[in-house]
Amino acid sequence: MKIAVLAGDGIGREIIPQALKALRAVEPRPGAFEFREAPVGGAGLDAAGDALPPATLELAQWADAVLFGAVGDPRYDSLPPGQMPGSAIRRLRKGLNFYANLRPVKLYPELRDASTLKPEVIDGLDLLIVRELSGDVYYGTPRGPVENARGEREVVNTMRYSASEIERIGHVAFQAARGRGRRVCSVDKANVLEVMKLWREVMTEVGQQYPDVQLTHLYVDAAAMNLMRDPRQFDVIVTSNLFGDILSDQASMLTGSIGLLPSASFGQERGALYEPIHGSAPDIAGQDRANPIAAILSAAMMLRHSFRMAAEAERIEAAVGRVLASGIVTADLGAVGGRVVGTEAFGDAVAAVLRAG
Ligand SMILES: NC(=O)c1ccc[n+]([C@@H]2O[C@H](COP(=O)([O-])OP(=O)(O)OC[C@H]3O[C@@H](n4cnc5c(N)ncnc54)[C@H](O)[C@@H]3O)[C@@H](O)[C@H]2O)c1
Ligand SMILES: CC(C)[C@H](C(=O)O)[C@@H](O)C(=O)O
Ligand SMILES: [Mg+2]
Repeated sequence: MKIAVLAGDGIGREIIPQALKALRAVEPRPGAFEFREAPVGGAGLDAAGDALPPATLELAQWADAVLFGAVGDPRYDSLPPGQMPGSAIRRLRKGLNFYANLRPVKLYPELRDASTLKPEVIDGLDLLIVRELSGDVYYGTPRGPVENARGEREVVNTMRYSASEIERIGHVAFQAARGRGRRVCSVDKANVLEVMKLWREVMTEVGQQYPDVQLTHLYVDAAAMNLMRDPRQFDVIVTSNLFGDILSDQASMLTGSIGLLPSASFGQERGALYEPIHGSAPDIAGQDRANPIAAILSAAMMLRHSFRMAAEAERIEAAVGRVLASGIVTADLGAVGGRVVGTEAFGDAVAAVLRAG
């Protein structure tokens, strides 16, 4: 099982070692996991003058699965977006042809008091955001500065989707719904944007191929409101690249912290990428304060989806719950009370539960 480990920048370098500890604790036999590391993001710029050095992309292509931390480094904030550390993840997803991103939003019962919502509206929360990952304003052309008749600065980005791009992410969502609650809510902005009108049309067509799955539609503004009002109405949310980015950060707070949500990205070809939804958190980087749960759960998703190790994945997910149940939390979850520990200590606690059986 070949695993490319791209820890990246900031807290990426603190949380990924905790995920590796959990993986080593469930490794079926020594050497079953072959980990290889490479720099990415600001670390890539430092090492090779490129946020995504060619050797890092090659390593990711070699691997069966990529475990990714986070990229983003304030030292490089003055670079154009296409060269910033954060560009690495955009280029990596494209380089690997990954168009689907699953972001499960599940509440650990132990964290019901950490949610921004009242326990009675979030108990049992379990939804899945299926985010399209290869289109939209992230990649649409034309992009960049354009002529302006008055000599002002003017810049464009292009929201762009083809029917086939919408169709394939639609199938991912409907198939995922079949393994869950058989409900898909497609989130768009079809009342304003032509691209999103196409999105709704194609989702409706795909939905007709899944008569056993209920399809509803919401505009993104109303979806954001409903996530705050009554999140348990959702089973699978399928949405575009930009809306999925925003809604998933918002949804993370329903579970208590952005430090909790993992994700899996894949396409039609082999390989997959697993990463927390959060970034490099420069405000807390290097302080042993980051929550490693999103990274640890991303490793669990990797075992389940890339290596058919569902039992081990469940063990990791349960071990996180056991540690939380014992009253150990990281600083971002301090609202639930309990003993606040650092990133390392939390990772050690999860590994200890796993090794104990
Ligand atoms: N996939 C990625 O690599 C990724 C994702 C998002 C942002 N970024 C990049 O990260 C940098 C910082 O961006 P940002 O501040 O907008 O978003 P961020 O997700 O890094 O941080 C937002 C807030 O959440 C907190 N936070 C994030 N993860 C946490 C964790 N595991 N535990 C505890 N607290 C956590 C941070 O301290 C911060 O206050 C930027 O360069 C951005 O481009 C990268
Ligand atoms: C860093 C950035 C490019 C990335 C995105 O917008 O996709 C991040 O916010 C995410 O959610 O994975
Ligand atoms: Mg994001």
